[in-house]
Amino acid sequence: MQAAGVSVIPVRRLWRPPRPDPPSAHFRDTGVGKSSIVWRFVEDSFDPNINPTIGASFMTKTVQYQNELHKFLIWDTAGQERFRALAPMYYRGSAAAIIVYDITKEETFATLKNWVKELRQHGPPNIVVAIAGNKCDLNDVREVMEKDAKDYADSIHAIFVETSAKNAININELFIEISRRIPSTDTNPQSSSKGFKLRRQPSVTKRSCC
Ligand SMILES: Nc1nc2c(ncn2[C@@H]2O[C@H](COP(=O)(O)OP(=O)(O)OP(=O)(O)O)[C@@H](O)[C@H]2O)c(=O)[nH]1
Repeated sequence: MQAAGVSVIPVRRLWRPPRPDPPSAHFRDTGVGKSSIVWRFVEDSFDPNINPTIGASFMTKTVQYQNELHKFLIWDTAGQERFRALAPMYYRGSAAAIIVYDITKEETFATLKNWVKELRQHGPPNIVVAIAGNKCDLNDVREVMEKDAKDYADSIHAIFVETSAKNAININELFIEISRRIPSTDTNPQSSSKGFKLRRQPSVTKRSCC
C-alpha cells in the first residue's frame, strides 16, 4: 500500500537569535542614545532598559515656536550596521538631521564624521545638520572633549549641543534651535505648521551640561 499526498519537508526555524553585527570601522553608532533623545523630547521620559531600534521608528511632536506651530516628524533610525542601508530612505527629503554620538565613546565621534560626509554627498542640499554629544551626565568617563566636537561642528556650520537624555539636558534646546534654523516654507498665513524629519549659523543657547 502506498501513502498518498504526504511529503516530508525540512522543518525550518522561524526564529533565530540575532547575530551580533560584524565590526565596522565606518558606522558604529548603536547605543549612543538616539531613541532616548527622541523619547525625552516627545514623551519627556527615559527608559534605562530601552531596546535597540529595529529598522526605524516614527514619532511626532508639535511645538510652539514664536507665533508658529512647528510639527516635527521624527524618524528614529537604527544604529546597528545591518540597518545602515535604510538610512537614506529617511534622510532624503528631510529638512534636518540630528547626528548623535556618545561622549564616552571616541569611535562614535568618528562615525559621526562619516554620517556628515554621507549627508553632504547624498542628502538634501539645504539640510540642517545638528550634532548632539549625548550622555553628558557621564562626564567622568568622557572620551570626546566638548571643545573638539564644537570646533568640528563650527567647521561644518552645524548646530552643536551636548545632551543628556537621562537628565533632560539640552534636549528641548536642540529641537528649538532646529526650528529656528529651518526657513518657513508656509506662505499661507491661516496655516502655520511645518514638519521635518530627523536624521547651519549662530550657536545655540543652551544649558550647561555637567
Ligand atoms: N547615562 C546615560 N545613558 C543613556 C543616555 N541616553 C541613552 N542612554 C542609554 O544608552 C543605551 C542606548 O540608548 P538608545 O536610546 O537605545 O540608543 P540608540 O542610539 O537609539 O541605539 P540603537 O537603537 O541601537 O541605534 C540605553 O541603555 C539608554 O538607557 C544618557 O543621556 N545618559
